Amino acid sequence: MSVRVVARIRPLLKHELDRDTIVTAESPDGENAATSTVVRIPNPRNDAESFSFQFNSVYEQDASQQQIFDSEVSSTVKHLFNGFDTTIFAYGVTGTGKTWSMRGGKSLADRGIIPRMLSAIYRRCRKIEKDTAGATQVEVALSYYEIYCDRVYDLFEPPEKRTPSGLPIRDNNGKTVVVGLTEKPCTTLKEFEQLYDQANINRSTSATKLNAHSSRSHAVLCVKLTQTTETTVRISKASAIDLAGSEDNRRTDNNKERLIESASINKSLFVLAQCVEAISKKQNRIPYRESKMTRILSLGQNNGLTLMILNLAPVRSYHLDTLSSLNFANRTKKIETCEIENEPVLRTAIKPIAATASIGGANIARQPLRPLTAAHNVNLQDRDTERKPGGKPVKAFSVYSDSRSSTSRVSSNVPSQNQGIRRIDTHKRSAEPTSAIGTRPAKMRPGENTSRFRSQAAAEPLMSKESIEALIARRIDEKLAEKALQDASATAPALSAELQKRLDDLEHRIETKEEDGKAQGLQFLLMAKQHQVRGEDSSALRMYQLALPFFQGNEKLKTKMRNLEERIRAKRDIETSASNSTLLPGHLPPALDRMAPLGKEKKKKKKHKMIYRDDSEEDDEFAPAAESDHDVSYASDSSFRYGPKAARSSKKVARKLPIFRDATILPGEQTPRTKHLLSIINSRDISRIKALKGVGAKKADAIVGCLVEMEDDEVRDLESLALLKGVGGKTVENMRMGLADISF
Ligand SMILES: Nc1ncnc2c1ncn2[C@@H]1O[C@H](COP(=O)(O)OP(=O)(O)OP(=O)(O)O)[C@@H](O)[C@H]1O
Repeated sequence: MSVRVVARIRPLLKHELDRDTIVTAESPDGENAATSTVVRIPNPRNDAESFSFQFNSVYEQDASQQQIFDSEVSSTVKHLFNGFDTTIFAYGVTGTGKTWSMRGGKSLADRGIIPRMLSAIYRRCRKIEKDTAGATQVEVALSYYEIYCDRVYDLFEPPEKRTPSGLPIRDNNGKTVVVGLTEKPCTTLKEFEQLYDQANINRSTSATKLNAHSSRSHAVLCVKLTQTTETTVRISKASAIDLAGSEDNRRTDNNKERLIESASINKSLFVLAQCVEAISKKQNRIPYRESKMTRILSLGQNNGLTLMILNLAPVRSYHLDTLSSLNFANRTKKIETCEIENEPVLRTAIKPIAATASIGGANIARQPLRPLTAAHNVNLQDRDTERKPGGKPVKAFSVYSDSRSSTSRVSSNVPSQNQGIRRIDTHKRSAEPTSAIGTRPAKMRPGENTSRFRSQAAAEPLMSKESIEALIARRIDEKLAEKALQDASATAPALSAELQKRLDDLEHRIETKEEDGKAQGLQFLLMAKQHQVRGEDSSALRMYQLALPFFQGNEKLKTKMRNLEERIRAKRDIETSASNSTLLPGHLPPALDRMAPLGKEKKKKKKHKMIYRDDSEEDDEFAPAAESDHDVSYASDSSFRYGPKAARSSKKVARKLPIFRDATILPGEQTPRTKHLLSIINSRDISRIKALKGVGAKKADAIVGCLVEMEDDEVRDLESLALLKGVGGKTVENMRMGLADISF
């Protein structure tokens, strides 16, 4: 089953009442239908055209909290009680209503998904206990934490108790765990409300220009449900995640502290987008490890149901951000998850029910998002036929080290301290190589060993010294097998020894500098280098930009960025000049080409037209270009392509750089005329650019197109100006000459 994606368009806020609403909900056939499933938004370059994105549901501005809960969430509560894990996360730009959707307001009507979900859970608990006359007991336990500046803090602890470096997270037998997290049993809704309200006071929020109560962290609430009958125990878990919103810092006017938070938020969302893209492209390496949020979220998307609430602001000022979010959501909706319930485990007679209170917790084994082909409950027949001759199942891809001991994983929600509990037959993942260790016993977790030993000792008091030694030997074998598989599944591209060493050194510096503020910056540097190694220059540049605030005044970094910019620009120039030679006059510039074939269609039909996106469409074909500063869809260089593929592979033509120099001016300095010309260009004002000598409407449009693709970067000199698409040295000279009449 795929991730369910529903979009929610928030109402206009007080200060937006006079603003232009550009995001609308529609039914797929354009007619009035009970439920909308399409979001329509104009093309930012041409209002007459529009893009449409199809999701599972779309909620209009007037949708109430009750409506969202009833239609989207209440069924997941039912599934939770049937043993399915559920993950609900809110995604969107800052100020689009994520916290409103998840937490909501104080009044009954305004309560968001989380309090309503807890209310439904407690209601069902009571019903089950009543229906079974107390034979089934249901316990609820909560953990709640935030990921702030890539550090994990327990929200059930007051801020003064925090250690600056936060709680460590560890890969533990194939699962990511937050070490030292509080898990609070919580028996009533009232108790929940108190805990939740108190914890939310501990959450990091601040006023920004775009949101007076902006969440500066990702908040993860885990609700663990333990259903105990006389003979079985079943654990399932609901994760409700309020992600921090991406921010365009050109619009926030953030101060340094907010900027650093913002950089961290944007980075993690960027990594999330990369993960989603890598999954949807079935890539070998899913970069979960590049941010704590993605490491943790990967475990939240496990064996169960995943619901993404895409929050959207309806107004034009969010235009590019909204497109970016829509693109991300469009990719996310294609991700398949495993819909498998957690099996009940048998209780032995030796322990009372109360012993199950400490079962599971944050240490429940998780499995990251993956395509359906890697799911173990899908096409069971095919699975056998797909097996390799050696008996190993075919793996669609291996997940980069986060799930390093997937081989040893058994039923997902096996209690971590299963005193008195013995597992009954569980599903076995098709992705689990079974040949080496298929028959070995269930894996123990730290903390579990002793308890298991203890319970086994209690159950089998006559266990001999030999059998204990055999057990230990078997454990060692398991570990070695695990390690061997882990090594074999490493899929990172081969790097030169020297480069690898440099990356390792950087990683080491990040780990050891966790305490000082530069760790975050170093992480950006590391990611930049990793992107560069993979040839993803645009993503690398983006990471260097994020690192810059941490290394103010670092000339080496600036030079590096400049060089990279040059390289990107040169690459683009080669591509565009190659593509120019293949494009017919009248065709759209490459960026527009990429944005929507709709543009071309329209020219022929001269008719307002919608594009409906469905799963059969390729992203690259229809996705509008990513343009905003924090655009998470810069997930890979393929989404940052500057021309048709064919053109890219054509022979590279080195373009000769024109040299412009005023005789009276020192190298590096600029005349007032040059400055004036560059200021006109950088204004991106098409009418001013068109008014320059030798620049017609088409050229001006192409120039603005290039500038938009440069995001917040500017044309800094005449050489760079001459390198823009369709410009050249002669045009620059004309432009300058045209300004000669103006006295400077
Ligand atoms: N459906 C809605 N109905 C009424 N008010 C809403 C709705 N959605 C959002 N709002 C209001 O919009 C503002 C921003 O919402 P909210 O704080 O939830 O955004 P956010 O996406 O969580 O932002 P951030 O990422 O900065 O935390 C708040 O004042 C909130 O009350």
